[in-house]
Amino acid sequence: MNKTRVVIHGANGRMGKAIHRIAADHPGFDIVALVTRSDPKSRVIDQIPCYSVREIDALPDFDVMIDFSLPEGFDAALAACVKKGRAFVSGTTGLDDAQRESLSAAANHIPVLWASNFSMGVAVLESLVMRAAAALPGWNCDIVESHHTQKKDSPSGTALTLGRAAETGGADVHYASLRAGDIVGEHLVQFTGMGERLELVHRASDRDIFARGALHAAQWLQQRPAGRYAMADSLV
Ligand SMILES: NC(=O)C1=CN([C@@H]2O[C@H](COP(=O)(O)OP(=O)(O)OC[C@H]3O[C@@H](n4cnc5c(N)ncnc54)[C@H](OP(=O)(O)O)[C@@H]3O)[C@@H](O)[C@H]2O)C=CC1
Ligand SMILES: O=C(O)C1=N[C@H](C(=O)O)C[C@H](O)C1
Repeated sequence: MNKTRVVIHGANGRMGKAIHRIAADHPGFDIVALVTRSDPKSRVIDQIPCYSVREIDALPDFDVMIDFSLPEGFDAALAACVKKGRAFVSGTTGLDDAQRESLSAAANHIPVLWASNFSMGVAVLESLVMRAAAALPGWNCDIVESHHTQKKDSPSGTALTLGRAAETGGADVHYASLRAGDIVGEHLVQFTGMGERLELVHRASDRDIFARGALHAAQWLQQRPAGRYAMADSLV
């Protein structure tokens, strides 16, 4: 079996490090480069060459770039994949409208899979939320998301995705965000009627689930034609 040649963009971050650790132990992946924001402290880590974003045009050839950075790093990562004609997987949240549109534009040229949450549970939760919203017209819908204190964007990308699912089902959605300790990621979608309440909750206790999901998506995506894909497409 050919290995999937992966570039990790945002390699110094919590998610970048988790992806690096898991892919390095997996026979199906060959990490060909690590990309960081600032000049790398070392030019080679675990025998993998390191590049700063300024050097992104000099990357060795790869099959898929996996991006978990911040909105300010996202554009350069996507542009590099379009330029090289290579697949792009991204979990970066907090993107603005123009960045979301650039994902769709890029999908005319390369396979693109962006997901606000790479866990299997949230992929299932999204469809449950849509069904519940459609089945409970007139009920209040509130989404409460809780994350670690280092998280920059709010509401979380997942909360916004679940909110869109609820709106598709006909609900008006309100959001609340909590930042506390080292919470990996929790999402409560609460439907409240008169005298009763339905709560749908997902709790992530280990960010390796996101890293494994992103690696699964990368392997799946490299064999696909240009287009815009969702996590759910890779799970069927
Ligand atoms: N979709 C999903 O399943 C998940 C999504 N996320 C999202 O992924 C992103 C990263 O999360 P996390 O790893 O926790 O965050 P971290 O802050 O730990 O890591 C972000 C990394 O991005 C790098 N970065 C920042 N700006 C740039 C830039 N301009 N160019 C290149 N790299 C840059 C930083 O580099 P440096 O270290 O040099 O500053 C940092 O290492 C967030 O948007 C988060 O919301 C997180 C978990 C799961
Ligand atoms: O920043 C995080 O940590 C997470 N971000 C994603 C989001 O914004 O939804 C996914 C997960 O909840 C962890």
